[in-house]
Amino acid sequence: MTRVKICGVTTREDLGAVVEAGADAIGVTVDVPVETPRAIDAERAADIVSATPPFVTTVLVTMPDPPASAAGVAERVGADVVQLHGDLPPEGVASLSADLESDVVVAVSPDDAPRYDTVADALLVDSLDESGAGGTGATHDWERTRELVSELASPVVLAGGLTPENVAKAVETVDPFAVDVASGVEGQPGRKDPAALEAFVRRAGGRP
Ligand SMILES: O=C(O)c1ccccc1NCC(=O)[C@H](O)[C@H](O)COP(=O)(O)O
Repeated sequence: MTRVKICGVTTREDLGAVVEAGADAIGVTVDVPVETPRAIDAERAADIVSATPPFVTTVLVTMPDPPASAAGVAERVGADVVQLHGDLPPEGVASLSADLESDVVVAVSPDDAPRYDTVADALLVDSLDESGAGGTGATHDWERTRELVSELASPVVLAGGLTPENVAKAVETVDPFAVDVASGVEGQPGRKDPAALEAFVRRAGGRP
């Protein structure tokens, strides 16, 4: 069964819709040096994390600069998992991973994924921009990501341009450990659409 993470939750109301839809994990985006409607401050993120019910995993999505600042943000937000974006080299991710108490997911492009295998607890293979940020709404070559799933030891999370319309095909093609979506389930920038959430989770699980 492919797990589902819904990223970029900005309000408690959207958290409720995400949980109601049956997602396995929620992401809150804090301390990212890019323009995005999904960025919130650490206090709001901590409030959303604390309101998340048991058995739903919470993920802090961040681009720490300097890298050592990740520990402070992680402590303030209190999420179960830290998802790192940016231009950290593999050894930098490994070092942060050792320092952080939570599990670590690192966001990588398909081309970079092999260099990052096993330096973190999972790889999020995404269509990143030039700064390493996600939320681009762009898909990439799923056949290539399918090869990565077969070749790499790390669990692979598929992200980038997923929507309720394409997620079933994406899961069938890639067979990832999990799928992740941000912009593809929004009704307006930074706000989730309950019907899109429900359809995304259902179709990611192979139901029509
Ligand atoms: O969502 C953002 O705007 C964002 C900005 C900076 C760093 C990471 C960001 N999102 C991380 C995610 O995990 C997204 O869900 C992932 O990149 C997929 O986004 P999308 O293509 O919009 O589904």
